Amino acid sequence: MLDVKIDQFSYNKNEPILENIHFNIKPGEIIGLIGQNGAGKSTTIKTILGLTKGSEHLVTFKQEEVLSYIPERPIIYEELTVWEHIELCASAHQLTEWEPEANRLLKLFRLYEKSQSYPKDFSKGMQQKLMFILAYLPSPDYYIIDEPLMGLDPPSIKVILEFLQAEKQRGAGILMCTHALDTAEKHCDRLIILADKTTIFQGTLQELKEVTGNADGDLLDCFTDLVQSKDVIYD
Ligand SMILES: Nc1ncnc2c1ncn2[C@@H]1O[C@H](COP(=O)(O)OP(=O)(O)OP(=O)(O)O)[C@@H](O)[C@H]1O
Repeated sequence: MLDVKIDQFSYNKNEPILENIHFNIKPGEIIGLIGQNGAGKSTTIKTILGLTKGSEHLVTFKQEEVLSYIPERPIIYEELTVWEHIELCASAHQLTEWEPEANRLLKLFRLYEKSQSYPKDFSKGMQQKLMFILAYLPSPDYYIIDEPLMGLDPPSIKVILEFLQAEKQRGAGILMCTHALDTAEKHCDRLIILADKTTIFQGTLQELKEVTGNADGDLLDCFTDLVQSKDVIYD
């Protein structure tokens, strides 16, 4: 289990951004981290990755466990081809026998014919799919994903969601921050809602319906009601 405890973080001393956040990610579950613009989703992810300076936090998982991060904006080396990106990733993780899996994923994401091309010239969606391949290669125990579906065409969204479900079945724990509430509703086992610098809800959609008295509502209805009931002001 990956345990996240953020006591406090602020970019500028006088303006706290995150306070008293505590949640965990268990193997074999997909968690949706949701919240309105500026709620602190990306900052929470950065803190998990140890990229926020001066934050008071504790992130624990087993030493041998591997965590893969997929950023919202793909990170591409201009001078490397798709295949060279994959080779670099395999070498960094000291992987053996990685080529069949790399080829399987290239085919799955329709990038196989492009493996000798330079991804700097790809569309954002194609670059994002390369990020997924690189994240997958070391068989991570956890995925931390910032807006996984942004910029993807509908068939690619389907492929990525099937991929995430397969990884969940393999036993990976997945945290994804997303504004796609219909997708979160269908695919996330648990939801964490951020507002007012902290987590205002953690649990299943069913539990959220109960908390908000929205038996027939969808996630959007529940989310809106919850955020309004906490007197959180919309931007
Ligand atoms: N580098 C930074 N320096 C100062 N403030 C920042 C910085 N990055 C984010 N913030 C502030 O921190 C708060 C949380 O931002 P964050 O990007 O984590 O929100 P988010 O929930 O991911 O938003 P969105 O849904 O718009 O992506 C916002 O008030 C934002 O202005």
